[in-house]
Amino acid sequence: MQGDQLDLLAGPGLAVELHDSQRLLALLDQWQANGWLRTLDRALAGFLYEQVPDCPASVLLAAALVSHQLGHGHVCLDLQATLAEPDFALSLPPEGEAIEAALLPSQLLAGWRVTDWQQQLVASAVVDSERPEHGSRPLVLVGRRLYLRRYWQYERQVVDSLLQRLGQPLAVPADLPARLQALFAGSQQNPDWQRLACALAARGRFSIITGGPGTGKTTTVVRLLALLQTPAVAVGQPLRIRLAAPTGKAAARLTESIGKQVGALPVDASVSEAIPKEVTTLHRLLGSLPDSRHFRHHAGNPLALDVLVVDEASMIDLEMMACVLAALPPGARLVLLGDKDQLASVEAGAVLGDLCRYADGGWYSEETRAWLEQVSGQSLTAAGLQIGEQVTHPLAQQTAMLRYSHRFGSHSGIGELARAVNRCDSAGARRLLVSGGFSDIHRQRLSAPGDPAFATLVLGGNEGLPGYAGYLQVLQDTRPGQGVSGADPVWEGWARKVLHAFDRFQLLCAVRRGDWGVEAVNQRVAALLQRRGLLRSDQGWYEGRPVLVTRNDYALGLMNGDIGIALRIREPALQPGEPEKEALRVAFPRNDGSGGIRFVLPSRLPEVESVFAMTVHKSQGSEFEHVALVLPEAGNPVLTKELVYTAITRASAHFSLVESRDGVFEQAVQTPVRRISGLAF
Ligand SMILES: Nc1ncnc2c1ncn2[C@@H]1O[C@H](COP(=O)(O)OP(=O)(O)OP(=O)(O)O)[C@@H](O)[C@H]1O
Repeated sequence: MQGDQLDLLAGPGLAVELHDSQRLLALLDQWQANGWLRTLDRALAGFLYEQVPDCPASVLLAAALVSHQLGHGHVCLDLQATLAEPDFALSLPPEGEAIEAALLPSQLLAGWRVTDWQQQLVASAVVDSERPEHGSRPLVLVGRRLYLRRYWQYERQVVDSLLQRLGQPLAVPADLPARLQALFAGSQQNPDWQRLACALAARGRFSIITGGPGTGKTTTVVRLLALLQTPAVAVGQPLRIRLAAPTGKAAARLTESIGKQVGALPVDASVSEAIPKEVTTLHRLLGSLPDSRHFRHHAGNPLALDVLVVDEASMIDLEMMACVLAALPPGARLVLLGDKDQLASVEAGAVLGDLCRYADGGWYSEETRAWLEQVSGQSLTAAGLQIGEQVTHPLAQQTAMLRYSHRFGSHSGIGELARAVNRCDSAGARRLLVSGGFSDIHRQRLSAPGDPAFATLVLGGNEGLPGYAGYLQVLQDTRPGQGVSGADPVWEGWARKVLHAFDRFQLLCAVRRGDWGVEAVNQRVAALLQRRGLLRSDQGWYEGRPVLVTRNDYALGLMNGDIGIALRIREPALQPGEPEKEALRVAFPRNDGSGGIRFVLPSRLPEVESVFAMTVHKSQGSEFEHVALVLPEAGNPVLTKELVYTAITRASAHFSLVESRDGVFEQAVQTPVRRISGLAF
């Protein structure tokens, strides 16, 4: 399109950058320099301009913004939402930091109409809008959603694959009611959602079991595996079952709880022995290839399994979901477990949240409902469910939401607080925090970063709550003696104890920057522990430094999210006769259920950061005895109710809210996350 035509479309009063590509690129340069855009986002617009010099400025802008949105977890750019509230939709300026000199998205896009933007995209040589499956242009426009082609493809693959699986129900044994009754005999719940979830999963190649913390997702899936494996073992053809989770930490947690649950199953040893106890990461399951986003297993080389269970599914991003589905043999079953209300993955896509859109209301068809009542022997009449149809709600027919927390019932402040936050009930949540009615939830008001109350909280001991002094005390008190050889397993035992003690407390921050961001809090805590004589140093590598791995390293077997602690150990001599040496090594749990420890040379570690504080995002899949959520002083686009809910539900025994300004908590709780995608069933 020519410049004069664009002027007509753009209309008077619009920012000149919207119809002058050079000016637009200069503005994108400025946004990049401010840290508002990634190099990648700006480079995409530059690349398209080089390839297609008459590409309209509005299309270049859209390309940079699609890429920017991916960095914020959105699979696509929603043109309408972007124009309705540009700064909010684009989370710009990031973390609320306005820079006066820069033109804001709201100023750039003021007066611009969605139909004009769409029209220019449709006419562009870099966008496919008609039958995109036959095209190869880098951008794809579907209605008002603009995608990078690769993400559009992932979304299509996920939708097509799920619809295919949902369209192929499986036969269930005639005696399913009796089998369910035997497995769920002791239940006091009516309806017992665990039993219903198990029944639904038994009849399909795809199913979802969602629920908050302690609602029994693991319990249910272990019984489901027993249900499926019993007849298979009886005919001498046990099912090949694999268990996986998105991170090593989540896999280690599930390995621990699965082991306990399988042991308590009311089934023959031959069946429980045929249920795996080890949980792997999705990356390991699919077979990561070095320096590649492809996996060893894919549609052409599918996984050798009959049943795949993936836990902590809220952390699965769209690309990973597409890869898992591609590698799954057509006849296999996939069961996703997770809490749909948690924060989504850091990568693009909120797959579980999108797939569970109808989970609260049930939306079962008359047929599904009648079938569930028949096989479970329970009535759903009083369950307050919505009525759906197979055609309009195909996925809902294979989704069950567990609604009763066995760990955090009404006696639990953590449970009540999490539920209030989930309902966006900020006043109710505040009442719970200030009432003093629950001994497991706490609130700490701080006047300034140097407030002594913060030091007390961090060190621990406040009302008997764990803090960081605990693991450092264990480090000192249980250190192996001078004479212990480097080959002695006592060093591993010591590291295990220190790591275990570190898991008792974790500070979680909502943001990275500012006085209450991860970076500053990490430095302040290290300095505090050093001043109190608990650490020898707070700079570089020092004994007691806890670190978080921020990038997968397959050679070392370390995954993004793994936590290790630097310890001074004695190393076995390399050659017989040589003296043993003391060395600083970072101890990591092996995450394979063995309880083993891996000691790594600090200089060999990939990207790591101190982890006295971590972002709530990074804490997903982990659990700590005492969690303290530190809120920043000002409202911020990343503060959402999902973030607060995720932080609260990381706590197994105590939760503390740390705040320095009124209203920030309330604002967060009243702001549900919106992730843009086209994944809808
Ligand atoms: N039907 C039940 N009756 C009694 N106790 C139960 C029942 N279901 C689960 N529990 C107990 O509740 C606790 C939590 O169960 P489980 O670990 O299965 O939940 P989850 O949803 O997987 O939890 P998480 O939040 O850790 O993912 C366990 O101690 C389990 O034994």
